[in-house]
Amino acid sequence: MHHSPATPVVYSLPTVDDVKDALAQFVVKAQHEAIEKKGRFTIALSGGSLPKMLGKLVDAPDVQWDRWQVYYADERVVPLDHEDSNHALCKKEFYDKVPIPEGNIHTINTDYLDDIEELREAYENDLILQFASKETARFPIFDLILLGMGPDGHTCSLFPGHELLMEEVEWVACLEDSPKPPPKRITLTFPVLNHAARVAFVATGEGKKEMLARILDRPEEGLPCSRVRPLVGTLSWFVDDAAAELVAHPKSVWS
Ligand SMILES: O=C(O)[C@H](O)[C@@H](O)[C@H](O)[C@H](O)COP(=O)(O)O
Repeated sequence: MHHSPATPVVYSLPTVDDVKDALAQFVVKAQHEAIEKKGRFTIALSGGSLPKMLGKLVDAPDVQWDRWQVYYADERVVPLDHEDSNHALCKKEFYDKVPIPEGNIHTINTDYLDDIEELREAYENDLILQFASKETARFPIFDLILLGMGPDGHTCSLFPGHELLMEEVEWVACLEDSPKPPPKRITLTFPVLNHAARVAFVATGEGKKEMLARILDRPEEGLPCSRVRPLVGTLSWFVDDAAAELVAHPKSVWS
């Protein structure tokens, strides 16, 4: 069957609080659908403001936390309690408030902080265990990947003009030259993002309005966020009206 890549569905909500509510509803629905089909929910989280945006999930009803398998869309190669660690941020803002079993939270292996290629491979192997072998599943199919939009249009650790935009084989890539510190990171690659069942971006605030309009209305510029186009899965944007002010792309009503 031939599929054309997903068109972004943009939900613009009046306030950040409304975005948090909608996002919580979306995530709960996604976990129900995933658990019903496969008995588990695979999700990848990002850093930045994203962990805080999950706040309304804490009290959401019917979340089967023990079925969650949590990965990172990208992570900085630093100790897990380091101030730059996305894991540390997610722990503070999210895991400390919900009963996800510790073993279901897939961190980088910090034994390999001095060997980024080993660390990359170990993270990829963790994914291979979860999603069956790399041979049978050409790319893992995450139930949900949650992403942020950087001020330069980057997402994960996929930066404008970087050679990793061309990566077509690996599931997880590493880089030591991130233009935004810290320089050493690992990241999911575009093929993994684009094989997910659902990808959702979250972007709020007036500071994002120019970049959001470029990403949604001028995809031909090829900025990293515009290159996220799931082949079979869905692509949603949860934004507030302040961020969406300049966007011409049609908005959908969240209900
Ligand atoms: O590693 C990074 O470079 C940042 O974590 C970055 O990816 C962040 O997620 C975006 O810049 C969005 O940031 P906000 O969500 O805070 O707007």
